[in-house]
Amino acid sequence: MSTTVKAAVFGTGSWGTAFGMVLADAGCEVTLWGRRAELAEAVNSTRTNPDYLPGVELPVNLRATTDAAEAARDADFTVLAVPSQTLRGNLAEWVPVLAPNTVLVSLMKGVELGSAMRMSEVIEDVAKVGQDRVAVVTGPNLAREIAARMPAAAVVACTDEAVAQKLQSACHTPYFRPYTETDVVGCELGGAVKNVIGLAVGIADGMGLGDNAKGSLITRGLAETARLGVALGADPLTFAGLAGLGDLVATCSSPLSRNHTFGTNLGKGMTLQETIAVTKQTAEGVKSCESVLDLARRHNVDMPITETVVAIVHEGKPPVVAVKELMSRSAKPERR
Ligand SMILES: NC(=O)c1ccc[n+]([C@@H]2O[C@H](COP(=O)([O-])OP(=O)(O)OC[C@H]3O[C@@H](n4cnc5c(N)ncnc54)[C@H](O)[C@@H]3O)[C@@H](O)[C@H]2O)c1
Ligand SMILES: O=P(O)(O)OC[C@H](O)CO
Repeated sequence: MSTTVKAAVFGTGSWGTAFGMVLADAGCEVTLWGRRAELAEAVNSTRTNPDYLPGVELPVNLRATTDAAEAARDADFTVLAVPSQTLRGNLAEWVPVLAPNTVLVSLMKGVELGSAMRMSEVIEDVAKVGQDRVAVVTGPNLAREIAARMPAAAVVACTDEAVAQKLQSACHTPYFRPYTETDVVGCELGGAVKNVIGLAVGIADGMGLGDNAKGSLITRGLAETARLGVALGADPLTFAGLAGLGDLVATCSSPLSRNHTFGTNLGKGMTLQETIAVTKQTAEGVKSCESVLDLARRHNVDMPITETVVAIVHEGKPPVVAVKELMSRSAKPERR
C-alpha cells in the first residue's frame, strides 16, 4: 500500500502554486486545480506557472488539471487558495467531489464580507465538517520568496493538534519550517488584519511619513489585532508569534506585498480606480478591511487604524485628513 501523502491544491495563483511546490518538495504527490486549461497545460508541459511565478521550476511530482474531481481524488489534504470573497461559491462546487476524510487547509487571509466569518468558519459551513477537519497555514510567507526556496517559518493551525502535526510533516522542507498551533482564531485574525495594517503602512510610506510612523502603525496595528482576537477568544500570545508580528513585519516591509504596494500607490496620490487597475493579484485587505471592521463592531472592539483604512479606501477620505484625525484622537494609556 502506498504511503505517499496526496494533496490537492485548489487555486493556481501565486500562493497556491508556491505552497503546492512546498508540499511536493516535502514528498507529497500534488495536483493543482486551476480554472484555465492553458495554464494547467503550461504547468504540465513547461514545469512552470508563467502567469504567477515565471521562471520558477516546479517539481515533477506536481501536476495541474482543470478537473476538480481528478484533483480531489484520494487527497489527504485539500488545500484552498482562492480569494477569500470567492471561497464560499468555489467550495460549494467542489464539495461533491472531495475525498471522504480529507483535511481542508485554508491558505486564505481574509474575512468574508456580509457574514464577517473567518475562512475556516466558511469552510466548516459549506463543507459541513468539524473543526478537526480544517487547518490553516499562515505566517510571513511572501509567495515569491518561498518559490525561490528562500528560508521562511510558518504556522499550521488546527484545533486538533494531531492533524496539525500531520500537515506540519507534509509541508516541512529545508527552506520551509512550519510550527504547529491550536489557536486557529488567533492565527486567522493575524493573517487577515495584517493585510489591513499593511495597507495603512503602505499609505504612510507613499505619503513619505517616515519610519517612526511605520513603527507606530505596526505596533498599534498589532494592538488592535490582539484586541479583536481576545474578544473572539484567541490567545493574545498568538499575536506575538509568526501569524501575528511575523507576518505583519514581512508584509509591512516588503515591496513584494500586494497590500503594502496597494497602500503605497494610494499614499502617492493614485485614485482607488487607478490603484485597482495596476493591481494584478489579490490584495485581500482592500475588501477585508470592511469585514474586519464589521467583525470589530459586532464585538464592540475599537480598531482606529482599520477604521481609517476603510475611510480612505472606501469612503474617499484624503489620507492627509485621515492622518490628522488619527493623531488627534484622545490621549490614553498604551495598554488599555
Ligand atoms: N501571494 C502570497 O504571497 C500569499 C501568501 C500567503 C497567503 N496568501 C493568501 O492566499 C490567498 C490566495 O492568494 P494568491 O496570492 O494565491 O492570489 P493570486 O491573485 O495570486 O491568485 C488567486 C487565484 O485564485 C483564482 N481565482 C480568482 N478568482 C476566482 C474565482 N472567482 N473562482 C476561482 N478561482 C479564482 C485566480 O485565477 C488565481 O489562480 C489570499 O487569501 C492571500 O491573502 C497569499
Ligand atoms: O502580498 P500580500 O500583501 O497578500 O502578502 C502576502 C503574504 O500574506 C505575506 O505573508
